[in-house]
Amino acid sequence: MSVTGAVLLSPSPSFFPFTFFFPRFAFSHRSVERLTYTSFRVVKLIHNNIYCTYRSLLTPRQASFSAMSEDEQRVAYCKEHNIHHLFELLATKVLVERPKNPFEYLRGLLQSVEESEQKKNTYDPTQIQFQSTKTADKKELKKLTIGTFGLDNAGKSTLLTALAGEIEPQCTPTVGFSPTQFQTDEYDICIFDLGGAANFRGIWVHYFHDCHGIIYVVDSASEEKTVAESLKVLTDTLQHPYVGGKPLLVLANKKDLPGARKEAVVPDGFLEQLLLPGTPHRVVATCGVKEDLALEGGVEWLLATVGERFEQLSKRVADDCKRVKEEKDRQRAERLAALRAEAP
Ligand SMILES: Nc1nc2c(ncn2[C@@H]2O[C@H](COP(=O)(O)OP(=O)(O)OP(=O)(O)O)[C@@H](O)[C@H]2O)c(=O)[nH]1
Ligand SMILES: [Mg+2]
Repeated sequence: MSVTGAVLLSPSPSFFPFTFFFPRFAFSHRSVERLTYTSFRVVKLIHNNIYCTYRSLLTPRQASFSAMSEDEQRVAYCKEHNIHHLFELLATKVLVERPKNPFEYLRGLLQSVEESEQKKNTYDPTQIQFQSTKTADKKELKKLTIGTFGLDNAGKSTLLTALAGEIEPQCTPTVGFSPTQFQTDEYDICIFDLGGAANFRGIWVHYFHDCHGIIYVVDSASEEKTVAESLKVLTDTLQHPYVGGKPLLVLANKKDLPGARKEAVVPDGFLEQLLLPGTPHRVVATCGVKEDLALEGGVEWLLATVGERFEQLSKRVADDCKRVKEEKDRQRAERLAALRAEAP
């Protein structure tokens, strides 16, 4: 049985009596309405997975179930395999951890279920080995988020693959948002890679409040008008209230190309005019298609700078996240009120 594989391939389980099996999670239409789109899709993902697990396990056991109706078979299977417990565990993990990408996170958890099953040759959903953000000595890692911004084709994704030690000169343009996660002894670091094409720049604002530090990538070998556009977008980014004052690393990329302006792509005094007094900042010339110590040095500087101010930045991130959530809740309440007012 492939639990995780089934997630993507699962047919619509519309007949599955969800509320019957999971009375504590009985979703009426009204409560589903209240769920955010994401959490609704997470619930569907778990739901589909359980459904497929049920289907794939049911087939070889058909003989012993054959005297039962289909509904009775489902109930028997779910009772025997503690499916409600699996659902509860997954849902609790998602609610407690609030992962940035719930789908990827759930796939990881479900993979753990599958591995646990392979090891013991028996399916036991109560034995999930959760991914832990603690190191071996149980020290809690501090969560730290860095946002990477810059125009399309600047080399953001290439630089991030180079940082991960896998130079990838054939990166395709990023559509929307792609997170990269890694850990040090002290930090659990998430780097957001956001698409820089004009039609994606509008989503950047939805990530600013989460960031402890900012990376901005400029193609230092591009033509004059692209550099001017990049500096204009950098100006707008730095003036956003959720960005101002946060440590900033500007990467003047593509230094390997002839005519690259390197650090000079950012004119002298340009950042100092824009940044709030005391904002830590640095401009580093980098290359994403060859090994580059300057790139590592720049990112190490940013992480160390964020690390020195971690408490203060974390408080700010937490406050800003709370503010964003309150604003979203307020807008949702307004939309619901408007819908109710329109209802006959
Ligand atoms: N010569 C050279 N090419 C680079 C360098 N970094 C990136 N590139 C190339 O630039 C192109 C765009 O790189 P990406 O990393 O996809 O750019 P991006 O900023 O992520 O673009 P979007 O995802 O569209 O925002 C690719 O063809 C890369 O191979 C570099 O340092 N030198
Ligand atoms: Mg990209």
